[in-house]
Amino acid sequence: MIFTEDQEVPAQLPHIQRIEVNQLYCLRVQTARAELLIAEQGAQVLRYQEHGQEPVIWMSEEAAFEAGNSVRGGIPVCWPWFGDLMRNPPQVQALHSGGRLPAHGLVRGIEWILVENAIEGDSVRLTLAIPPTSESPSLRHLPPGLELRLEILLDDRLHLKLTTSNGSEQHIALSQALHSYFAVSSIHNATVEGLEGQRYIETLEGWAERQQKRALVVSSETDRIYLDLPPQLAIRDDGWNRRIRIEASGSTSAVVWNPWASKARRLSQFADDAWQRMLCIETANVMDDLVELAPGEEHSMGVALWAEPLGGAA
Ligand SMILES: O=P(O)(O)OC[C@H]1O[C@@H](O)[C@H](O)[C@@H](O)[C@@H]1O
Repeated sequence: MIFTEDQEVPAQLPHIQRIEVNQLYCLRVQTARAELLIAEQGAQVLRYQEHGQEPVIWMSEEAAFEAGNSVRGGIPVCWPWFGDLMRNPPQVQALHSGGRLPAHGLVRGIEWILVENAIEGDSVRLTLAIPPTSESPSLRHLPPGLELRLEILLDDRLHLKLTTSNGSEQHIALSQALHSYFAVSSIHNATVEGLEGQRYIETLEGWAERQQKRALVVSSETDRIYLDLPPQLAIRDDGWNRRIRIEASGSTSAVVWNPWASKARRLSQFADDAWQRMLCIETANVMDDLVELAPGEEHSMGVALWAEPLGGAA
């Protein structure tokens, strides 16, 4: 059962409540361990925080929570292309002959439909899906029968699984990302582990290919696409004495982004100094890690997120 905002929620956990945050309807999940907030617009996770701990996911202090606009922070879903469509492989571009072509695809600013909610012991499962492509003005240029759903499972971790089903009659190529904004005590205290030795595309220097030598310390504007990655990445945060674990499936690429000081001033819903408190590591299917689906096929890309105190194995 989902409680509404004007109903009193029972003391017993877990429970789910549907609330309004400015212009957006959101699902607020409370378990004995954590709180999770998801906007129905974009199926965007807005908050994930264990009680008594710092948030795992960052949300902008200037977030607007407006209908039609992606919220700055949380975990926006980028689909069926990531970033600028014209920077995507030709197969991905080929699918999009008409309509608006906004950065990061078509589903961040539309209403998704809640198709499943279940409390199973201490954990909660929610599934949201995009409306049928033929019924949504923003999606009507996509092949009819193409479906997308996001399954969200909250137990002692947060698990997201983004599944594309090709119920259309044509071959599909797409790129996508779970554009996770992580909260850090200070960007100056954060190190990204797991990228060592991997190749990446440096989008800020003519999209040149480079190789990461050691663990990444972000010390200037950073906008990179890492390729051929192992499933496990982590953010080591010495200020908050924790490591955020990021475990991907169905993905071997990730985008690492921090706008730093100068670009921060040009971003919407973003305080001038907010770059110091966030770091995006976006579980992705981009560049040659794109998704190709024949009619009837489906693909899932997932990520599990959790934080651990430092001191465990790196
Ligand atoms: O402002 P948006 O559309 O949410 O995009 C934010 C950033 O998203 C990142 O994923 C991109 O790599 C950046 O280039 C981009 O600036």
